[in-house]
Amino acid sequence: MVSKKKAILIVNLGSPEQLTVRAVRRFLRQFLSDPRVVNLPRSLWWLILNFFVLPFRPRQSVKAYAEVWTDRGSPLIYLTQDLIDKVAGHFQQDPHVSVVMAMSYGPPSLTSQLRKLQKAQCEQLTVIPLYPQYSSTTTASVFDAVATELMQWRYIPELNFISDYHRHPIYISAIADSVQQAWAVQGRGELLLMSFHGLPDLLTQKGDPYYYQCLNTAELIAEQLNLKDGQWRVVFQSRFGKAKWLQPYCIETLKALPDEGLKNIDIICPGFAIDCLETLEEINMTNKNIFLEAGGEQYRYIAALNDSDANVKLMLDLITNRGS
Ligand SMILES: C=CC1=C(C)c2cc3[nH]c(cc4nc(cc5[nH]c(cc1n2)c(C)c5CCC(=O)O)C(CCC(=O)O)=C4C)c(C)c3C=C
Ligand SMILES: [Fe+2]
Ligand SMILES: [Fe+2]
Repeated sequence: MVSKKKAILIVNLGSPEQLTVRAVRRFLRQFLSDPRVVNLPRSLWWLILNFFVLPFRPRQSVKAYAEVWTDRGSPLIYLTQDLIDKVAGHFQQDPHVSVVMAMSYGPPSLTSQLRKLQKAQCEQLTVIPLYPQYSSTTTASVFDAVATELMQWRYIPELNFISDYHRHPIYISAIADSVQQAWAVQGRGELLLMSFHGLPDLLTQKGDPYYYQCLNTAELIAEQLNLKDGQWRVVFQSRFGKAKWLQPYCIETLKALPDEGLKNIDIICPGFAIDCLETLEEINMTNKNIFLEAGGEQYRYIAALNDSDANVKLMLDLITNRGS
């Protein structure tokens, strides 16, 4: 029997193409114009975006990107590529399987990558958004882009869409192991802070399960690490705009911890499969300084899973078993 032509499309958020204000503006325009990301009425948001956000934010963001940019470009892109190369390595002997990277915003776009797969006559497509916790702002926007493209195809391949893997045993163990390894090498703080990307509060009320999935992930990690109450906490970072977002806010917690006597902490970001601006700059630079200025003494960021063997194993399980 001849096996089907399979493609695995691993999707991340994306980054600006270059380290320039122009490129950051182009990226933010595409990202923040997605109605899944900002839910305000379109005409109102168009005015805010074009008159209050895009004239200013890119200048501020480019400085943050400059802190993490390397010869290989944006960490989010090259670290995602490194993971994909390793996953692809496991299918090297199989000419029927291709593993491809795509970004929701910026290159390589979902549309261009899907068109390549269409040309290659792909018969089975697995889409893995690199978001362990489902959110309408991220996972659903990947789905929208895939569906919009497939609507134009005459032949629709068999489709697997991984909606989330927030309590997948390999994912939970991988994070817990990474914490244990970090503790073994650099010592252990008094508190493990688990920071997830924030979200407007209203989305949870409207049925977005992200908040509950974050809490669930955090509880499972704490359980695997045998942490007692008081030894771990969940916070939400990267608030954007003035609306109420998920709480407690990461920054407010970091400012308060030293006064509570917690001056030596470890911090992980389990919602980020790949290190990026939000972990490398916001968490490991800006927020670290906020904690130290508030009287904190030790602050250790524990890296995302990136292209670790454990993350490759997780991807392979999502591909073969569709998670659990
Ligand atoms: C309305 C604003 C935003 C929502 C909602 C949002 C949700 C959300 N984002 C991620 C993951 C990432 N976000 C990243 C950057 C980033 N996020 C926002 C805004 C919202 N995010 C902005 C404006 C930016 C750009 C940078 C900046 O100007 O601050 C990134 C990093 C991108 C990179 O290039 O490294 C990631 C990853 C999740 C998981 C999420 C909802 C759960
Ligand atoms: Fe974001
Ligand atoms: Fe940020």
